[in-house]
Amino acid sequence: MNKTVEVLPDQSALVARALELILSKLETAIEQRGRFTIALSGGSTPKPLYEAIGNQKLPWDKIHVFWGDERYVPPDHPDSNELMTRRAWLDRVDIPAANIHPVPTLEADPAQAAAKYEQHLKEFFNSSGAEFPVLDVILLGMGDDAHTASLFPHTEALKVRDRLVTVGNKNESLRITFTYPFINSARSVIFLVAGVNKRPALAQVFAPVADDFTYPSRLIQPQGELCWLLDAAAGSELQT
Ligand SMILES: O=C(O)[C@H](O)[C@@H](O)[C@H](O)[C@H](O)COP(=O)(O)O
Repeated sequence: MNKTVEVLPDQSALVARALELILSKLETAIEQRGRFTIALSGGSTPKPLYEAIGNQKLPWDKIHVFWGDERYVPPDHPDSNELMTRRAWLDRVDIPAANIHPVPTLEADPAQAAAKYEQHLKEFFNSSGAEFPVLDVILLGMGDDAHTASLFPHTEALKVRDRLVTVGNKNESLRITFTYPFINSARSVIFLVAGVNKRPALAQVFAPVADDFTYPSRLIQPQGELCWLLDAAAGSELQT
């Protein structure tokens, strides 16, 4: 694993750096493999990044967008990560509809939805065996409880290691989430973390010893690149 930590002066610098990093990986992926695959996170931090990506002139037909987690609500629900992303970015560019791979959230049973998304990922990446598909970039946020994607502290989702996608839960609200081993199969994982409220969780995630199930972002140890992008409010005093 190649781990880097960058502390940027403020949120706009954080977004600019994240954009630069993603565009560089996009260019390399398209040069080397003819396409770029990215899984997005929800929450508030990445929204200005999605707006910035939507302002770019890119080969949209070569770009495929997935979500690393989703709230288990209809795609027109105000809490939907897909809705936030479409409004901030996808509805503003001519990306083919077939290149947008939303999490199914209208199944009666969330476990069926997780299995359906997993099957879609396997078919898209043409991976049937034990090997996990490899996305070019998985973008993650981190909650102030050190959760990431929808892998919340002390939940069953943290124990799932043999699947790509599972059901997560934040208290009673159900989620669909990539599992941490699937996240760890990505070529690059980029964390975007901003705000002073994230400091205590970051200190635990970066501590030499702490409980992974209490601080789930510690489980993200990809074989490829791990890039932590922090604003100064979150990361200026972090011992890395
Ligand atoms: O669906 C979600 O909410 C996200 O995927 C979640 O993991 C988010 O990244 C963190 O909660 C940080 O959220 P903020 O960026 O709003 O702090």
